[in-house]
Amino acid sequence: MLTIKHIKKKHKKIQALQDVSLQMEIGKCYGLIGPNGAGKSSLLKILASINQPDDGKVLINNESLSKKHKGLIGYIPQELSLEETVSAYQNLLFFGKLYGLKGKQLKSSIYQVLQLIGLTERAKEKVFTFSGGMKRRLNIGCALLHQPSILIMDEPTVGIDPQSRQFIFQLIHELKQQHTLIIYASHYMEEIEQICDEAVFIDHGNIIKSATIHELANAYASPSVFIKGDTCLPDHASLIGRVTNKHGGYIITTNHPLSAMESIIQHCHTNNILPEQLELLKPRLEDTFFSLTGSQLRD
Ligand SMILES: Nc1ncnc2c1ncn2[C@@H]1O[C@H](COP(=O)(O)OP(=O)(O)OP(=O)(O)O)[C@@H](O)[C@H]1O
Repeated sequence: MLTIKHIKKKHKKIQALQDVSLQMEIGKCYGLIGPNGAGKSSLLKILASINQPDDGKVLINNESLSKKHKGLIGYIPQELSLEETVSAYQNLLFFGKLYGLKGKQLKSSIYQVLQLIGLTERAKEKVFTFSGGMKRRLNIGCALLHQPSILIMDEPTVGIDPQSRQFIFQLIHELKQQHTLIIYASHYMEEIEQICDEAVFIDHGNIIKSATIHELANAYASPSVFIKGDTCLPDHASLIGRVTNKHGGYIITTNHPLSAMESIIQHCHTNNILPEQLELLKPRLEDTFFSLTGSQLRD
């Protein structure tokens, strides 16, 4: 169990974290989501003991976070922290030693991690020859050598190809099954929806809301109907729900999506109109954030 109690952090004049409290359980993946500058990295660096809070504390299984917990935590920073002029193997060797591994144990960890990140065949090649996705995977591998039970990932999919992204998602799935607690910062809502158990919304240095993805989407967002095509929208659409223009069509947000759909179909039947697209949209995390903050993610 990881407990964060009343953490505050100021960078020069900027209050990056106002008063953050949170509780996280082993074996779950928590999505820390918020716009640029919300305070995500500031919080993660404190959890990884890279920075110290000005106030408040972090507890691991009810004990204050200290050097003793170093071996429990793996941290993957937002920026790649690799030496590109040497091989993947040498990078892993360096990080393994930093985590206190040596001898046979170090070598066997490196081989296991190379397999896990799909880079066994490229282990001896210099990192500057790698694609962005391969570098990201290696960056992740460096934090897994000591088999941490808490893994902190700061926007690990920025600028990578779809295959590497899927690879990372699969890796997270496997780590969760091994009871690793994962804290995954992102400003991509759909990633959080796909891989996390719980979402933690952060903005202006405060946690706005934390709950399971399902709870959040259902409690704060309404389902909607998307319709695209000329004259598909009945005149009385605004009586059915809130109408907004999006993606070249209309979104009708309503608590009665099936009735809205019926009404649109009836209108199309009567007027012999075939919509280009007619779709029921489930409540999304994006809508929840909007509903809680009154704004989209600033990006
Ligand atoms: N070392 C620093 N010196 C000065 N200000 C900082 C420093 N680190 C962060 N900040 C400021 O603190 C605030 C929170 O930044 P932080 O990096 O934690 O946000 P973030 O949510 O991770 O953003 P991003 O998604 O852009 O990485 C921002 O206003 C940022 O400019």
